[in-house]
Amino acid sequence: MRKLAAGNWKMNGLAADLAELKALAEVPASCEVLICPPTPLIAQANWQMQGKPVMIGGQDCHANAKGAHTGDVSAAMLKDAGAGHVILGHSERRADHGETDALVAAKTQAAWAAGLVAIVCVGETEAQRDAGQTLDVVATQLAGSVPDGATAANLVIAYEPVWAIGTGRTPTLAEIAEVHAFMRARLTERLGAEAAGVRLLYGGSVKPSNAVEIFALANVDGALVGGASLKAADFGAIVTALSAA
Ligand SMILES: O=C[C@H](O)COP(=O)(O)O
Repeated sequence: MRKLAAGNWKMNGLAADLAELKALAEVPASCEVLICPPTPLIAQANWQMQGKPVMIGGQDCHANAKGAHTGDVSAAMLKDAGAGHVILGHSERRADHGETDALVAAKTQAAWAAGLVAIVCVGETEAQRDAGQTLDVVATQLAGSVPDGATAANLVIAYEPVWAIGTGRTPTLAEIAEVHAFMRARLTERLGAEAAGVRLLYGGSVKPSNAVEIFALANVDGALVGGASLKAADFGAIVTALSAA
């Protein structure tokens, strides 16, 4: 499988910041590189990256194809603007917008119907990890957020411990490896051999300084990067680490 370095700009970036994309396009990469900017920048980013080895994606979509949903964006609109992927069920959306596993599953179906690859996020809070519930939480989120019809081509899973996002803290390498092996096993129970090709990304305070050791782990097929994706120098170093893994 081709590994994936995905950058999530979250609610950061204006048109002037797309210069970082141009710098990123100069980084030699043997993996796939994806940037998910804020929705208003998707079309411009896609236009700037035409013919360049950087894919563009969205950060969310509505579960419905169209209709009276003021302020929302459909999967088809993302596709129309040039996105090929969409992040769904990020913990910030689960927390800020009350997104449930069922809603994330519905959004995933909407993404697939529009021809987008869904990057479905799962991960435990710090309290859940302290209570020894990490694998149960991940299992529940995986089962509930991924609808039937998943394939290696239309699904990517991102394991993002909530307490590691933007904090500079990460699980131990053994803890990351344990969760990723668990996710692979759960997906295999459901999808059979197809699960071997589903990319499993780690996310949460990935930086150039820790990327090499994280990417060396079994069942880590890339990263979903927040803060460090905002600067081409940092994200480029992460892409380089993944390309060498
Ligand atoms: O989607 C990205 C994650 O939330 C990770 O964010 P971070 O790299 O800033 O910790």
